[in-house]
Amino acid sequence: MKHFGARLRAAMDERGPLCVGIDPHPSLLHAWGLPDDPAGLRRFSETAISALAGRVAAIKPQSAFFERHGSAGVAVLESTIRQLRQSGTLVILDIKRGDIGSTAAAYADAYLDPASPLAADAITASPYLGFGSLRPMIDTALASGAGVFVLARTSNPEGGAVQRAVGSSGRTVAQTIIDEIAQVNAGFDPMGNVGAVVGATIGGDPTEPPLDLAGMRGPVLAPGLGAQGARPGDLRSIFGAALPSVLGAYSREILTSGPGIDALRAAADRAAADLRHNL
Ligand SMILES: O=C(O)c1cc(=O)[nH]c(=O)n1[C@@H]1O[C@H](COP(=O)(O)O)[C@@H](O)[C@H]1O
Repeated sequence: MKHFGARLRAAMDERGPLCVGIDPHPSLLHAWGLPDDPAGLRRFSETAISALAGRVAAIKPQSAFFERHGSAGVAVLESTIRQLRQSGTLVILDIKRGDIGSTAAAYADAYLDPASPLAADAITASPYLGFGSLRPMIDTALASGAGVFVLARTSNPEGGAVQRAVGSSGRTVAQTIIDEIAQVNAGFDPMGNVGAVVGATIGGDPTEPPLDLAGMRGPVLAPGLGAQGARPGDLRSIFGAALPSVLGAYSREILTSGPGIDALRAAADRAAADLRHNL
């Protein structure tokens, strides 16, 4: 199998730089006329899959919204991942895991080893136990053609207190994460398998330290568009020369146009066109 960076590059070039999140909030289940139970969850996911599989570069199921329904919810997540992968749509499983190395290896087995029923094309990971603690996830990803998106500068207002802090090297914590990613991706062309998560919401704050993404050679997942207030027009000032590697991510803004298949497709097409225009 081709490596993740190459597969994502091809999908972004063909379908546009859009990732749609499947985030089945209780309020969205309600708005779609579905019960907040595993059956409602399954209908929600299958509707999103019917509307979007094969149409967007990547789909990002948010694991917590499935886990909150217990083992039946995890079964829906497993089938969601399987259906999406069978349709040729890249699955970025949003689990934001991070742990001591020996346990990180178990997360790698669960979500990145192709033999696992929950294996995705890529996962989100938290480096705040130290970037090196993610090594087992990165190694499993590299061995199996999968990817890891590492949280660098998150979209939430609380993220800056940790991620803008300046360490002894004189760089912000976010920048050190990006520099670590650059080392893992060295030699990959056009794009390595380890990406950064940088929130689209961080533009517009003159005190925000600029990020140097030039040498990262990896994809940048940019959530925070739509419901959290960021717009594609905000991306240029944040990402500059790294814009061609940015994968814009929307969840609620697109999902609120459901449950109609045509309306979901129209919302995704509009978002993809807007991102193409601005990236
Ligand atoms: O890793 C993520 O996907 C993520 C990182 C981040 O910094 N901010 C962020 O919002 N996310 C996720 O992206 C999705 C955003 O959802 P909406 O705000 O509904 O578009 C949620 O599933 C979040 O968990």
